[in-house]
Amino acid sequence: MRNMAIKRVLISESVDPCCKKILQDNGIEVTEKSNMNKDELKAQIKDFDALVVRSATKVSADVIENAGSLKLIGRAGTGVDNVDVEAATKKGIIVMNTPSGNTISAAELTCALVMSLSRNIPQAVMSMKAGNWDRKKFMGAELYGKTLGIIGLGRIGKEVATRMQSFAMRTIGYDPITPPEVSKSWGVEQMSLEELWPQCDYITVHTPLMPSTTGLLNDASFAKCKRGVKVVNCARGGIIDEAALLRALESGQCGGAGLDVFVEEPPKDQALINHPNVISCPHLGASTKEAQARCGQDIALQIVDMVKGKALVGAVNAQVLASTFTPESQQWIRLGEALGKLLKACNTTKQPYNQVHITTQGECLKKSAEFLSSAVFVGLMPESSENGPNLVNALTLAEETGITIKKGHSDGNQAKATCVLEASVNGSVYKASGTVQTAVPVLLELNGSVFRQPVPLSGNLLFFRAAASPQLLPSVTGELAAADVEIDHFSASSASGDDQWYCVGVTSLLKDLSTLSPLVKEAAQLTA
Ligand SMILES: NC(=O)c1ccc[n+]([C@@H]2O[C@H](COP(=O)([O-])OP(=O)(O)OC[C@H]3O[C@@H](n4cnc5c(N)ncnc54)[C@H](O)[C@@H]3O)[C@@H](O)[C@H]2O)c1
Ligand SMILES: O=C(O)[C@H](O)COP(=O)(O)O
Repeated sequence: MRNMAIKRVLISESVDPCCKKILQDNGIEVTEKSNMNKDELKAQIKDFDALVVRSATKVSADVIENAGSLKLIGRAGTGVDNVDVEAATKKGIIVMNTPSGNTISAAELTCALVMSLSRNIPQAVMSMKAGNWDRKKFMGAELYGKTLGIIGLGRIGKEVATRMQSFAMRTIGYDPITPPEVSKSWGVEQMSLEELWPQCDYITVHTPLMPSTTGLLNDASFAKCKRGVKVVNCARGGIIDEAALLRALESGQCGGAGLDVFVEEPPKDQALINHPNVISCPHLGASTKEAQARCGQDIALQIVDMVKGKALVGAVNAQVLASTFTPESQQWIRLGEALGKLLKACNTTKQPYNQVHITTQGECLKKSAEFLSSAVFVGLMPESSENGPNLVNALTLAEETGITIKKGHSDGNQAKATCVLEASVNGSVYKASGTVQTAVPVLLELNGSVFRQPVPLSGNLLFFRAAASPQLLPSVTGELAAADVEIDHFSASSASGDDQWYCVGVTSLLKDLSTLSPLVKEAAQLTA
């Protein structure tokens, strides 16, 4: 991928020192500034190519608006809910996380909270520190034979399940995506939430926070649970509705809660924290030396690999980019961009295209329609000074303008892999098709004119449509010479009807295309 030079990185939180060291060892300048407020971040972010955060830095749309030419937001951890991913995508900024670095630590804290809830350990500790020796007050209950409901059977949910099974807990769960046979293979029986609620002695949640999981445990679901059910939230504040939890604790419907995360962090309202049956931590799930070392190392190595063009790992908003890290795909991306630029230059209607159709042909492009479409729009969309359009935001920007986009693959028995781009505005249709030959993107056809020799799409190119005539070339070359423009190469197409398209490789672009030649009916120029 081009334009991915990351020279300066801002780390805005306490991230393991190995992150800074790996980046610096790879020639990247690193600035560490913890505890910046929003205004400070907004003022400084424009000076950096990448920002590395944990969960405390709120990278909201207004911060991103000030991001200058920021190219990447790296999350040394799992949740990216502190980053406005949509705003970052529109701005062409990659958002990347390290989803497995802290899985074990979050799972272990969850298990610790379940165990602490079963034996009132934190309350007993506090009581002893206050000078008491109260053996009756802290009567517990064994985990042996009890049922643990796990909502969200992803990385952490799975690790929690296998650990709690060693206490002979029965593990049941719910996840709309993890297949039941997969969770069954690690001992979790899946069922609907309606079936799950009444069976659980303990419930733990391990989903992202999103509309479908916000308030998953609420007044209605607590009412369906066993009286005295104990709950744990080491995922995100708000998955268990905090007000409903307090009501359930007060009524005894909920027998205890272990909370690592809160809707507001740190929480201003202390009502839950002060409840005697609540044990809590200040978002410590990932706070182990091992998890921090893994996340710090992972995010630094992912950034370095991306800069070196080796791989794109962990990008949450730029899946299309991940498939572009091979030398072969690079050339196809260049082709897509050049075809997009060519049709942008051909459009003299002064109105943007309202329909664009991208078709790939040939076996080797079977799975390439997505990234080729993004590449086409990088070339086709108007250029903006900051970050774009690029492969992260081009399709989003195009969709926003209301262009109807069709992507497809036609298998046929095509010997040659080609990309065909067709764009229309107010009934005028422009079409270009190209391929990659010996690692060079080339144009095969423009608006019905098939070039006798494929035209290499690189450098300054002048295209024009005219009727074949002996006067045409002298007239055009004369105009070019008058404008001090030299010719590198010339390509003609096979005649189709009266007019045909020609292409001239030139040393520089013309200032004014209208002076080209009275014989030229249409012209376009670009730098590919
Ligand atoms: N407390 C901490 O410090 C800490 C540390 C790491 C991760 N986390 C958080 O833990 C959560 C889980 O992390 P993970 O790495 O296991 O994520 P994951 O993506 O591996 O797993 C999440 C699972 O939730 C499932 N899911 C989605 N919607 C659901 C729904 N409506 N009902 C039930 N399941 C649903 C998904 O299918 C997926 O299997 C995330 O919110 C993450 O941010 C917190
Ligand atoms: O999503 C995560 O990775 C955890 O919530 C950890 O967040 P932290 O890196 O701020 O501790």
